[in-house]
Amino acid sequence: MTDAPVLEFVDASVKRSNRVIWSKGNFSIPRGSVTAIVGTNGTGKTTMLSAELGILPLSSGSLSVLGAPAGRNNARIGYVPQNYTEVSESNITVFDFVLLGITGSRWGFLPASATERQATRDILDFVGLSEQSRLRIRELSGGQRQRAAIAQALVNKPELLILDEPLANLDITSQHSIVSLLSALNKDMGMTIQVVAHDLNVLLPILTGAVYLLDGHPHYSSMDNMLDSQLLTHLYGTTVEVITTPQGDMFVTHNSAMEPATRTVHDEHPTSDAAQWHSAHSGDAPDTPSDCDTKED
Ligand SMILES: Nc1ncnc2c1ncn2[C@@H]1O[C@H](COP(=O)(O)OP(=O)(O)OP(=O)(O)O)[C@@H](O)[C@H]1O
Repeated sequence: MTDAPVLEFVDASVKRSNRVIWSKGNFSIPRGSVTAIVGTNGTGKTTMLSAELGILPLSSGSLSVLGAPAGRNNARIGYVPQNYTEVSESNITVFDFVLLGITGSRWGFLPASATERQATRDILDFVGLSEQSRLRIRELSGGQRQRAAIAQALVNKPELLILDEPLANLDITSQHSIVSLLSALNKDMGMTIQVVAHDLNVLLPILTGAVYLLDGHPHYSSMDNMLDSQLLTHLYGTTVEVITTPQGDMFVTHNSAMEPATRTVHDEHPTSDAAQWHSAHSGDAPDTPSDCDTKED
């Protein structure tokens, strides 16, 4: 274990189909942290995960993951893609699905060892799916499927766990139970966690910081600075308030009563607005990412 950052972005930019998705990422994520990646639809959250896994090369700058260029240390990363279990082979049993986390990257047929099968049982126990291990994935509830997907990512004992919208389409109870699971992984095992999320509230108790994709640039804020009404309002393009209860719990909320009659749509903000945020949060000069064509794949 070192204190070196788990992720380090230096002047990092990515393009897709020759269009800049985000640029000038300059931040690092500390080991042992729980970080949300937030931004409105299409701002490049999933793209950021692809860059971290080395699937999508940067168009400029550098990105170091667990001390090496992105892609080199993927064996030390657990990755839970968005809607993964929805598209996974529905007939596979929960046990075999989780075991795939170990055997899935092997060439040819090689039966799992007793140690690998035990590791699978242990992780199923940890995520609370021991009793469901012989069921088919399709027989699980949405929350249980998400646990199975997390178990598959955990079975190799990663140092960094990356999840793309793990709380989407889950009811509030299932969301809280996934958050408790992430909390245990972080607190009891020291795992570094990065999670793409649209709703911050349910994650707030465990977050240590957030990466905001704002105006085409990623900005990192530690927990102390991340809950800023003005920043969140700018990010989401709608009035957002940060509320602190008498017990000290914080949550963010949309306040339509404070909404101006006409609001500037996100990313069509005045230059002065962008300049204020860029100077306050990154020291960057304002810049627009959409300086290339807009052709999609
Ligand atoms: N394979 C691809 N080829 C070209 N452009 C792509 C590709 N995948 C995504 N994009 C574009 O990149 C941009 C960022 O997409 P991305 O999926 O990273 O956004 P996101 O912030 O995760 O969005 P959401 O919140 O909707 O999941 C979008 O404009 C999208 O159309």
